[in-house]
Amino acid sequence: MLSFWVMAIMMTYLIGHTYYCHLRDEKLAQQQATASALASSVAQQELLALQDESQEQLESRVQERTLELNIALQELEAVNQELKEKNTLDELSGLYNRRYYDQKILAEFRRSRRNLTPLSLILIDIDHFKKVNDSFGHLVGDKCIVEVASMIKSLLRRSSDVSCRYGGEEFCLILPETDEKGALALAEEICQSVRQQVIPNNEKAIKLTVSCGVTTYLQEKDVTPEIIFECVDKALYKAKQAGRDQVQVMPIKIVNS
Ligand SMILES: Nc1nc2c(ncn2[C@@H]2O[C@H](COP(=O)(O)OP(=O)(O)OP(=O)(O)O)[C@@H](O)[C@H]2O)c(=O)[nH]1
Repeated sequence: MLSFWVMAIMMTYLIGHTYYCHLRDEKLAQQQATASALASSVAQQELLALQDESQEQLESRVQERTLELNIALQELEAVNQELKEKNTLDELSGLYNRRYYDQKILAEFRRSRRNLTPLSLILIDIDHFKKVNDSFGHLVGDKCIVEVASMIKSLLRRSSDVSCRYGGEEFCLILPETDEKGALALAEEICQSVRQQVIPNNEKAIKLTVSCGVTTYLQEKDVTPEIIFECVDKALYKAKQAGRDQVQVMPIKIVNS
C-alpha cells in the first residue's frame, strides 16, 4: 500500500515537473520570439532610416548636378549667342555684316516672290570718304562710319527692316513689304539727316553727305537677288554721277533690258 502511494506521489511529481518544464520552455520560446520580433522591427526601422537618408542624399546630389548642368547650359547659350552675333554683326558699326546680308536677301527675296509683296533695297555710300580718312586719319574715319550707321539705324521704323554694313563705307538696307515710294522717302530722309548732322571732332567738326540708290523688286521674271543688287548698285552709281548727296532710283526692268 505504501509503495502504491510512493509511486502515486512520484508519478504526480513527474507529471507536474514535466508540465512545469513544458510551460517554462513555452514561455522561454515566447520570450525569445518577442525578443527576435523586437530586434527585427528595430533592424527594419534602422533600414528605413538608412533608406530615407540615402534617398535625401541622392536627391540633394541630383539637385546639385541639375543646378550645375543648368549653369553650364546657360554659359553655353551665352557663348552660342556671342558666336552668332560675331557671325552676323559688323564689329565696327554694330549693323549686320555682309554675310548676314547674303542670307537675309535670299530669304526675303523668296518671301517676296511667294507672297507677291514688294521688296526694296537702299544702297548708301558716304561721299568723298577717302578725303575724311586722308584729312583726319583712319580712326576719325571709323568714327564717322559708326555715326552714319547709328543714324541709319535710328531712322528705320519697321522691325522687319534690316540694316547691313555691306563693306567699307557702304551700307545696304533690306526693306521687306516696302514699295518704291516708301523706300525713296526713307532714302531721302537718310540723305537729309546725314547732311544736317555735325560729327564732333577735336580739330574740326565734320560734315558728311551720302548718296543713295533705290530699287524695288516686284516679282519680275528671271530676277535673282544678285540682279536686284546690281540694280541698286547702278542706282547708287547714278546718284554719284549726278553730283552725290542725293537719291536715285533704278527700276529692275531697265537693268534687265
Ligand atoms: N576709316 C575707314 N575707312 C574705310 C573703311 N573702309 C573703307 N574705307 C575707306 O573709304 C574710302 C572709300 O573711298 P572711295 O571708294 O574712293 O570713295 P569716296 O572717297 O567715298 O568717294 P565717292 O564714294 O565717290 O564719293 C577708301 O579710302 C577706303 O580706305 C573703314 O572701315 N574705316
